[in-house]
Order: sequence, then C-alpha cells, then structure tokens
Amino acid sequence: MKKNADDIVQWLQNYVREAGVNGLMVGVSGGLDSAVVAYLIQRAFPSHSLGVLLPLNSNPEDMAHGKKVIESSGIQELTIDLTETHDTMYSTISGQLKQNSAFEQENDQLAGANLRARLRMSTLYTIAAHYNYLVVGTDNAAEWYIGYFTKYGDGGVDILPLVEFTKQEVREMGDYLGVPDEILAKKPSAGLWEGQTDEAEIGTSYDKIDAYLNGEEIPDKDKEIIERAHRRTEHKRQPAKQFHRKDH
Ligand SMILES: Nc1ncnc2c1ncn2[C@@H]1O[C@H](COP(=O)(O)OP(=O)(O)OC[C@H]2O[C@@H]([n+]3cccc(C(=O)O)c3)[C@H](O)[C@@H]2O)[C@@H](O)[C@H]1O
Ligand SMILES: Nc1ncnc2c1ncn2[C@@H]1O[C@H](COP(=O)(O)OP(=O)(O)OP(=O)(O)O)[C@@H](O)[C@H]1O
Ligand SMILES: [Mg+2]
Repeated sequence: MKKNADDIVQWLQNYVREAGVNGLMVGVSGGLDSAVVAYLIQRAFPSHSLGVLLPLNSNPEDMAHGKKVIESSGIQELTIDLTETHDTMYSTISGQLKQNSAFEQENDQLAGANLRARLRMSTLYTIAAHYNYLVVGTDNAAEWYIGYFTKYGDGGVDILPLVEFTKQEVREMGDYLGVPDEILAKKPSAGLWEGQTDEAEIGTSYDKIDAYLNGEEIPDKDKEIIERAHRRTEHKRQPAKQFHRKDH
C-alpha cells in the first residue's frame, strides 16, 4: 500500500496545481473511508488540507471518532452542526407536501436521509469557495460500482482518489497510514439513520462485492443484488441525461 498511497499523494498534488486551487478538504464522518482520505490529503498538503465535521443527528461515537481522525492525522479542523438546519428544512418541505397530499410515508426515511447528505455537500462547497479548495470524495470501488451514495450528496465531489480501491484495500491503506484501530475495525455505516449499517441496507457484504470486483466467484443471490444495483444506478455515474436535437 505504500506505493499506492505515494501515487495518490502525488496525483493529488499534481491535480491541485493543474486546477490552480490552494488545497483540499473532506467531510470527516468518523468512518474509515473519510479517515483514509483525511490522512492522504494531509500528506499531500500538510498546511493546506481541511477536515470538516458535520454532525447532523449523528451518533456521538462517530463524531468522537471523527475528532480522533482530525487529531491523529494533523489535518486542520472545522465543525458545523447542521441538525437544526436539516430539521427546519425537512419539516418545511414535508409540511407543504402533506398539504398537497403528496407526502409518501414509505419514502420519508430515505428522503430525509438524502437531504442530510445534500446539506453536507452544500456546506462543503460553501467552505470550498472561501478557502479555494477542492472537495475530495471518499467513494471506494465497491460503493461506486453499486451506486451506494446519494446523487449530488456525498456523490457531489470534485475528485475521487479511492474509487479504484476495494473496501478491503481501503482498510489496508488505512492501516498503512496509521488510522486508529477502532476506526479500521468499525462496521461501515452511512449514518443516515440510527442503527444503519451499509451491509444490512445493501443486502450483501463488502467482502462479496470486493470478491466480485476481483473476478472471483460469489453466490448467485449476491451477484444478482450487485448487478441489479449497478444497472439501476448507472445514471449516478454519468452526467445528467441530455436531449439531443434532431435538427443538429
Ligand atoms: N434512470 C434515471 N435517470 C436519471 N435519474 C434518475 C434515474 N433513476 C432515478 N433517478 C434520480 O435519482 C434519484 C435517486 O438517487 P438518490 O437520490 O441518490 O437516492 P437513492 O439511490 O434512492 O438513495 C441513496 C442510497 O445511497 C445510500 N447512501 C447515501 C449516502 C451516503 C451513503 C454512505 O455510504 O455513506 C450511502 C443510502 O443509504 C441509499 O441507499 C431519484 O430521486 C431521481 O431523481
Ligand atoms: N457527520 C459527517 N460529517 C462529515 N462528513 C460526513 C458525515 N457523514 C458522512 N460524511 C461524508 O460522507 C461520506 C460518505 O460516507 P461513508 O459512510 O460512505 O464513508 P465513511 O463514513 O468515511 O466510511 P464507512 O463507509 O466505513 O462508514 C463520508 O466519507 C464523509 O466524507
Ligand atoms: Mg460512514
């Protein structure tokens, strides 16, 4: 992993120079992927890298892990609590939908959760404009392949350094970089609602998705889940669908 980490650091430095910006930033959740990105961007830009903690009805343990990542990586810190902003915005929207009889209870949890991810994205870009930094995404190969991210939420970023690394490889890179053990050992969670774990929501495990991406055989039922998720989320990996004029 040393070679991969060195290559990413160099790629980050080159891209920042090419883009003509001052540095890099990432939302730090207390999970593994953002921890690895925080360590990498700190290596690339020791005095121009920023980790942003964005608590939003978040599990206090996750935020404690996020703080630990900030301290142990040495990245600069900013904390912005979006809980009230989210609650005001979501209740305003859902109140109006209820008046129009357009509120669907079964879509409530996911719609509120995706708003969390999109509020984080808006916050990161507002900060990025002030620092003249790029927003670094944390998607790994498994999440990217199955589209396990919110379109224009945590998927709304400028660059993706980990997108060709499986979840296991991200863990190995984290181990090499010195990410604290309790974060390396944590169950992946989007933290979008209480008790959420990625694997329970996706219906298969990262080990199986990693194995599938490595060309290994996995059970048919897991393969179907992965391939269906990949097909259904193709739109998230592409620019917005465009109409092409027939007279051009
Ligand atoms: N064919 C198509 N062509 C163009 N656009 C299409 C489309 N189908 C849906 N859409 C649009 O896409 C929207 C649905 O996509 P989206 O809004 O992303 O929503 P959706 O994929 O339903 O939900 C996001 C998923 O990602 C998970 N997530 C989110 C955030 C963080 C993490 C994490 O791991 O930390 C995980 C979350 O738990 C959930 O399972 C629709 O509302 C519609 O606007
Ligand atoms: N509370 C938060 N504060 C700041 N950023 C957040 C927060 N929650 C989510 N994010 C951002 O959204 C990204 C997507 O979350 P995701 O859960 O996939 O990654 P992770 O938490 O870093 O790792 P893991 O998948 O192991 O939980 C995070 O990496 C982070 O950049
Ligand atoms: Mg997480």
